Amino acid sequence: MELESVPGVGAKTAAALRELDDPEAALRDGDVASLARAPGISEGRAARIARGAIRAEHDDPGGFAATKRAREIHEDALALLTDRTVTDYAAKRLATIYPSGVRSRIEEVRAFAEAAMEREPDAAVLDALSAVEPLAEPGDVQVRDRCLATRDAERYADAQAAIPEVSVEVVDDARQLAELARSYSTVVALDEAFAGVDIEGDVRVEPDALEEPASVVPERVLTFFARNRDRIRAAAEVHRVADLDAPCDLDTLLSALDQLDEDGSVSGDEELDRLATAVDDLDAAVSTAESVANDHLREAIEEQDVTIEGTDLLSLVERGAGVDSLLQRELADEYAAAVEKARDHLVDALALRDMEATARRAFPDEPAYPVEHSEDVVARLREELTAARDQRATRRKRALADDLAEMREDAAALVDAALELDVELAIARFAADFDCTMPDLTESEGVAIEGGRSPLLDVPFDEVEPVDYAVEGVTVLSGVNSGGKTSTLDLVALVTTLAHMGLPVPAESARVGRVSELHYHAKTQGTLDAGAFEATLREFGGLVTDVSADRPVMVLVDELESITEPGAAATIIAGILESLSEREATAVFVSHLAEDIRDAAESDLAVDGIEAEGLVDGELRVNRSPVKGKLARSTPELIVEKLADDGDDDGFYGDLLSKFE
Ligand SMILES: Nc1ncnc2c1ncn2[C@@H]1O[C@H](COP(=O)(O)OP(=O)(O)OP(=O)(O)O)[C@@H](O)[C@H]1O
Repeated sequence: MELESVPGVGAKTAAALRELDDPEAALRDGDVASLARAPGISEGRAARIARGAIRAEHDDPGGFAATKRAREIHEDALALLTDRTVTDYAAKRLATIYPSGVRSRIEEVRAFAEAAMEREPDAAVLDALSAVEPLAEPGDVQVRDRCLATRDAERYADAQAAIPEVSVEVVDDARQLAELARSYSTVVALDEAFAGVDIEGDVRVEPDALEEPASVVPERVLTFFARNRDRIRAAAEVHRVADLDAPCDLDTLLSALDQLDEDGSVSGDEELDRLATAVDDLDAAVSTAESVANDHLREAIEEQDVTIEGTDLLSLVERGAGVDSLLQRELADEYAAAVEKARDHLVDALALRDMEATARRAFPDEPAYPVEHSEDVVARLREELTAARDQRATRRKRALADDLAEMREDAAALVDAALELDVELAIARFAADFDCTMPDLTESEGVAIEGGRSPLLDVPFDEVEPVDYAVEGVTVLSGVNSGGKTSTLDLVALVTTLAHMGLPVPAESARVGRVSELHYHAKTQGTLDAGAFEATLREFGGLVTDVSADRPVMVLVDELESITEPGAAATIIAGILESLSEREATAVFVSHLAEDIRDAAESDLAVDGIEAEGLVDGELRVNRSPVKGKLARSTPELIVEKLADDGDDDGFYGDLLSKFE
């Protein structure tokens, strides 16, 4: 599929989509999550692009919902589904399901919806879904303890592009390379020419490093997983509670994730923790070790009677010797013991192992009071510990990154499957909540609904009375005030729209003839002025002329008479209905002027009626299912009849009633 051939995809969007691994597959599958991973493409936009791609694939000219009210019904239908999603993703993904007049597209969604309806919406699964989100790309990672080095200007540019996370340095010779090794824990030389050069520090010669960026910056994989850790864990939980087949071994994936900290560092490695703590605690441990030694020495001196012969004292004074010499002479053993205590403390406090020898040298043998550490040795110890810590961290990072890199695709598949489950569960819940069935989608015209209950009514769903209604060709729907004429049109429109989306419909059973367009005109509020009236007539004129056998339409119109005066309205409606009938369209026109329309028509027009079964306590008792071929009596007629029946007049109401006949 040519990316630019998709409606709504220009050169810029196509370039963004090309950043994806397989943009064609994402478009083909309507995979909003993958499309939204392209830079600068939001989920809403991804859904629009996916819809465009689906239309292109099915050669769908679009335009099914041909009027404002038809589009509102589609939006309402969609809202019934998106209200039942847990994730934002699933709501966006459902937005790729649109009413289409093309059978192949409808069949595609029907297959998906039929499988979805088999799903059991379980509270634990819905709960687990709440933390699932599409995987995110982490922001830029900067790694400062490593650098790449090359002698070649062209490689320098390649390296910057391939591994932007680290700095790239140009070096002329081994000496400059050695200088870099003093500033960075690890230097990766990209030129073969440096092979065999002996330089102190962690200097590697890896001419293939640019092909395997993860070996230089394992952080790339680690930050990806760290950023997405909770989402992947949640997706794994969804698989567990929903008993879904996972694309990889979940325990292996989860235990690898457990070794990862939120910031992408490796956790749970005792040796690394030991070294990191030693670096952090070094200064404090040195100072405590000094105190330990000095306390010991002070106590020892305090308890000691130092006897010094006069000649010795003189000789010391003459030489200008200080108390150190005295210590050396008289308290050598105590000093040695104090220093030993300091050394032991340092080694123990920092849990040192292979650096013990260096640590011990931090307190010199030469006696001095107070005991003081050697700055140089402590600095060296710090360097050694830091290098050991960084090397250990890098080794662990590489090992974990290697493990995780292999699971990256599986993790993405795991999250996608969990999100897809949310889409399926929304359909399953919609079907269950509104007692839906899959409609028959036929090539013959008309609609036949049995036990249809519209979830769009203003009464709670369990109070909605089921409606049976079948229409073939064109018909006028008459009925008492508030009998449910508009609601019946809404039900027909909703069932037709859902059926063309490939979704189940809220009815015991339904047959829907495939159409290319749904024209639903809601009741206009009040009479139109001449200009608006002309525009409405033109709209119907255009519609009537456009209808053809290869572009079948369904037309639903609510009280068109409200646009003009009753006499003219009946004539106009009759004319439109006759033209639609000649063109084999399916149409239902709700009207209070059914009788006048029938009189104005030159051919026989079908009239159905929503009848009142009578007045009970002043309230109409209505049979919500239109009766075929029956012009319903109006509400005023029913009231006059009731008054005539009461018989407390001089025959006035009886006379009035006879005028209705
Ligand atoms: N199938 C149904 N089950 C339960 N209540 C319904 C049903 N159909 C309609 N109603 C109730 O009747 C009310 C009036 O319905 P609706 O507006 O469809 O009647 P109408 O015949 O179009 O009225 P009007 O003649 O005033 O245009 C609805 O708001 C709803 O409360």
